[in-house]
Amino acid sequence: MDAPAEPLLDVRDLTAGYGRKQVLHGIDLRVDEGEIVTLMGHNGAGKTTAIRSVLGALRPRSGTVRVSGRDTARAPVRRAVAAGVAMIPSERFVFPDLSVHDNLLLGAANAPSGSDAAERMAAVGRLFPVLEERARQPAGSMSGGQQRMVSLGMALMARPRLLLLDEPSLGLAPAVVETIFGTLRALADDERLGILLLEQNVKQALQIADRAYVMRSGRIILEETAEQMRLRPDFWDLF
Ligand SMILES: Nc1ncnc2c1ncn2[C@@H]1O[C@H](COP(=O)(O)OP(=O)(O)OP(=O)(O)O)[C@@H](O)[C@H]1O
Repeated sequence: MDAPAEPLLDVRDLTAGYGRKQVLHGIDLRVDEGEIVTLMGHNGAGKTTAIRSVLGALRPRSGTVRVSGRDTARAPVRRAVAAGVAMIPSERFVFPDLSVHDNLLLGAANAPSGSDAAERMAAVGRLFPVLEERARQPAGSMSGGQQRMVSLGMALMARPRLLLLDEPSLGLAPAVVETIFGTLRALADDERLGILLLEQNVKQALQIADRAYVMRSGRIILEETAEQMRLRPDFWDLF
């Protein structure tokens, strides 16, 4: 029998905090290639702290974080980037005075050597045609939803293998959220991208996710398939 494939992201017994405050009390989570996993929980549960630790932006106190087998939590952030991790923060993040095209090119700066920026740009244009149509426009003149597409496009220019997304739907109209979430599902299916999705909009997150974790007070209190979680009669009591 073949050995089971190594998870793309493998977090074990992770504890982390700030100063004397301990936030994560030993969490385990996993994301496989081609999988969308949503990490849910009330405000302050520790979701953002968990993804900071994955990136190497916050040193854990104990436990391990591996991306394709490589320890990223106790290494400079460039180790996570080299392992194919891209993070998209919840705030809109674009260079407003630069054109959409130039924003995307800056995203390519983290691409593995040998990857072709023009080919990647064309792929991002196929995912979000509006970015191609408005390539020469300053990114700051786009709508909030379009700017979120630019941020996502910048991350995709680096050819990531694991995408960490903090609240991608925040402040966006439902139709835009649908477009972005549909694109995420397609990226997972077609490019085998692994996605860890932090999202307050739990209903929508569970529509596209394969699996879900619920966090409470720095602990994972439940792990299920997204479908099992959607069908739970006590779903809203979890939060
Ligand atoms: N830089 C920091 N210094 C001190 N405490 C922090 C810091 N960042 C977060 N915390 C605290 O850690 C706890 C977990 O915060 P975290 O941002 O990880 O939660 P979250 O689940 O992502 O919530 P939200 O959805 O509100 O972002 C909170 O009590 C928060 O006040």
